[in-house]
Amino acid sequence: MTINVVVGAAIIRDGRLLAAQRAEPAELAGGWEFPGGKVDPGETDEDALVRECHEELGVKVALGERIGGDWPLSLSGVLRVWTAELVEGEPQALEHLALRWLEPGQLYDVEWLPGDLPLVEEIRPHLTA
Ligand SMILES: Nc1nc2c([nH]c(=O)n2[C@H]2C[C@H](O)[C@@H](COP(=O)(O)OP(=O)(O)OP(=O)(O)O)O2)c(=O)[nH]1
Repeated sequence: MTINVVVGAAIIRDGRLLAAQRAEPAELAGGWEFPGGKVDPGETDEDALVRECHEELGVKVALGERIGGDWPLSLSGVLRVWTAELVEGEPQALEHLALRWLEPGQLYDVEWLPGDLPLVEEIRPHLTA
């Protein structure tokens, strides 16, 4: 069975985490996630994540450390997440419904996609680091 790898960026600035609200597909629309997407054949995870952040947000990011290992997504997918910082540009919701910068006390103010929820607590220490 092919494992679909989805990469996500926990973009942090000034102690806040960027959350992005999905626009599609219908069953996921409205849910909040880490910007990112599927890794293309022949592409490294890191290259895919930098590419997706540019496509989705119009920014250049520098990746930091990986958060945990493979986080299970429904059926045959895994989510791999890295911390990231903005190097160039201001994030725009080019493919999302909305963007929000969440302070530590607001981390659960958005409805995260189910697969992302366990990651939120792992990211918290990085907001104050
Ligand atoms: N980008 C992203 N996708 C996530 C997260 N959590 C989660 O369950 N997913 C799911 C939603 C989608 O089913 C899948 C990612 O697909 P995607 O549509 O973002 O990928 P993509 O940009 O490469 O799009 P496409 O080529 O398939 O149209 O992973 C997350 O935090 N970030």
